[in-house]
Amino acid sequence: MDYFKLDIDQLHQALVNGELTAADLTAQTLEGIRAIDPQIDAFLTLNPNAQAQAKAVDAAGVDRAKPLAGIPVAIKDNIVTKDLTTTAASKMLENFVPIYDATVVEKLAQAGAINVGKVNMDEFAMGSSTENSAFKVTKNAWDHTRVPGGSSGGSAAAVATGQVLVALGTDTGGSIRQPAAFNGIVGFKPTYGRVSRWGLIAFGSSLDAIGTLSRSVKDSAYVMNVIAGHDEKDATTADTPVPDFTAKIGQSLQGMKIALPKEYLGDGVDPQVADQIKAAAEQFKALGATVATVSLPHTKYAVPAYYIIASSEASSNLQRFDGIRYGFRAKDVKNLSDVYVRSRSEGFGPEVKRRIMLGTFSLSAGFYDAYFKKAAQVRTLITDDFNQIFADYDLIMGPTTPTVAFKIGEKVTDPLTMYMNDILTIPVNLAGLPAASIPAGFVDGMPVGLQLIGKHFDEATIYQAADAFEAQNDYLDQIPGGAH
Ligand SMILES: NC(=O)C[C@H](N)C(=O)O
Repeated sequence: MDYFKLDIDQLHQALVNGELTAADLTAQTLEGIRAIDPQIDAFLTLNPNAQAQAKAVDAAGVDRAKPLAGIPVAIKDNIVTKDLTTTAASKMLENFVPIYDATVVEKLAQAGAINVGKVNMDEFAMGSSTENSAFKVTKNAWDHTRVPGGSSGGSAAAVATGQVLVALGTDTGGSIRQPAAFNGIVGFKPTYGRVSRWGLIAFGSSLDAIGTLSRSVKDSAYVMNVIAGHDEKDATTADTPVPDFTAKIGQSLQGMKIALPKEYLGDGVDPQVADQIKAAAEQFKALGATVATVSLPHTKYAVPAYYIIASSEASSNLQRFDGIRYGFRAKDVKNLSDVYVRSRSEGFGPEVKRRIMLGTFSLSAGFYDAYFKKAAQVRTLITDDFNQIFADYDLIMGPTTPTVAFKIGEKVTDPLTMYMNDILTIPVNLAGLPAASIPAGFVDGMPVGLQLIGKHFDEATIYQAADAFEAQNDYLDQIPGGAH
C-alpha cells in the first residue's frame, strides 16, 4: 500500500465502494512493515490478531459514517492493549501482557480501526530521541544516522516512512510534536483532559496527553473525533462536548489573529529554522491572518520547572514497579528489600533512574518548598503568560524545536542538552494547551516543524490554520528518499 499517495478519505471511499477490503489493506500494511521496518526499527510488536479484526470489519460492512473502519493504525507501546505485549520500551515490562484495553484503543476498535502493532519509544516516555528504549534505536525517516525524536519516535518514524497512515503517541513535554517535527509529519497534542488516559502507563499525570501522528492534518482530526471525550474511568477528562474536529477545515483564515512570541525565535534557535518560521508567518498573512510579535517572558523557566514537576510525578507513578506487582523481578533475592532494590536497579534504564532520583529529591521533606512548590508557582506564571496572549489572539505560532533532528549518539550522554531540546514544547504542557506540529520546510535536507498553539479546548482553530497552511504547500508530496 503506497501510503505516501493516500489519505483516510481516499481509503475510506475505496473500502465503501468495495474496491478494497479491510483484510487486503491490513495484509498489505503488514507486508509493508515487514519490508520497510528492518531499516527503521519503529515496531516492537506486531498484532497477530490484526488480520482477524480486519475480516470482522469486512463482514460487518464498512459504514459510511465510520471513516476509520478498516484503517490500520499503530499504537505507542505505553498504551495498554489487551492480550498484546505492552512494554513502555522498558525491561521492567518486557513480558507484560495487559488484561484490558486503554479507552483510546477500545474507541479505535469500536470505530473499526485495525491495530497493526505497537511502536517504539523512550523508556516510560522519558527522552527526546527514542535512544532510551531498552530494545532498539529507531531511525529518522529522512536520515537513518539521525534520531527520530522522542519519546514517540516509533510512532513518527512508522508514519513518515509510509508504514501506516496514523499512529497514536503521547506527549508530556513534547513527545508527539518533537518527533513529528523531526520526521516532517503532523503531530497533534490535544488539550489536557480532552482524551482519556485510562490505560496509559502514567509518567507525569498533570502533563500527559494522548494524541496523533499522521501525514495529513485532516487524518489527525478524524482520529481525534474518535478518541476524544469524557471517560468516567479517567476523572481528569473534561465533561465538555466534543466538537467535530474537521468542522473548520477549509474555512478562510481572514481576520485570524496569530501571535509570534519573540522568545520562540530567540537564543538557541537555529537561525535557519527561525527563517522557515518567519516565511510561514508571511504565508499566514497572505492567507488573510494577521501575525504580531508578542512576548511570553517566563519561557526560559519552563524546562527547569518541567523537570521538577514531571520527575516528581514520575517518582510517584513508577513506585508501582516494585518487582512484585508488575513485570521484572530480580533473581536470587535475599529478602523483601532486596526484591525492591534489585528489581528496580536492574529493571529501569539510566534515564528513568535519573528522573526517579530527581523527583524523589524534589519531593522530600525540607526540599519541597524550594523545589516542587517553586516549580508549581513558575507553572502558574507560564500559564498566565499564555492567558494574556489568548485574550487578544486566536493562535500562537513558532518553531516546534530549536534545531532539526540531531545525530544518533550526539546528545544521549548529555541530559541537559537533551532536555533543552524541549524548550519550545514544554510550556504548552505546563499550561495544558492544545498544539500541533506541522511540516514547514527543510534545513539541510531535514524537516522543520511549525508549532501552532491554541486556546484550551479550541483544537478546531488549530486544525483550520494547519490545514490552510498544508494546502498552500507541497510537503505532503515530499517523501523521505525522494526529491525535496
Ligand atoms: N515525554 C515527553 O513528552 C518528552 C520529554 N522530552 C521528556 O523526556 O520528558
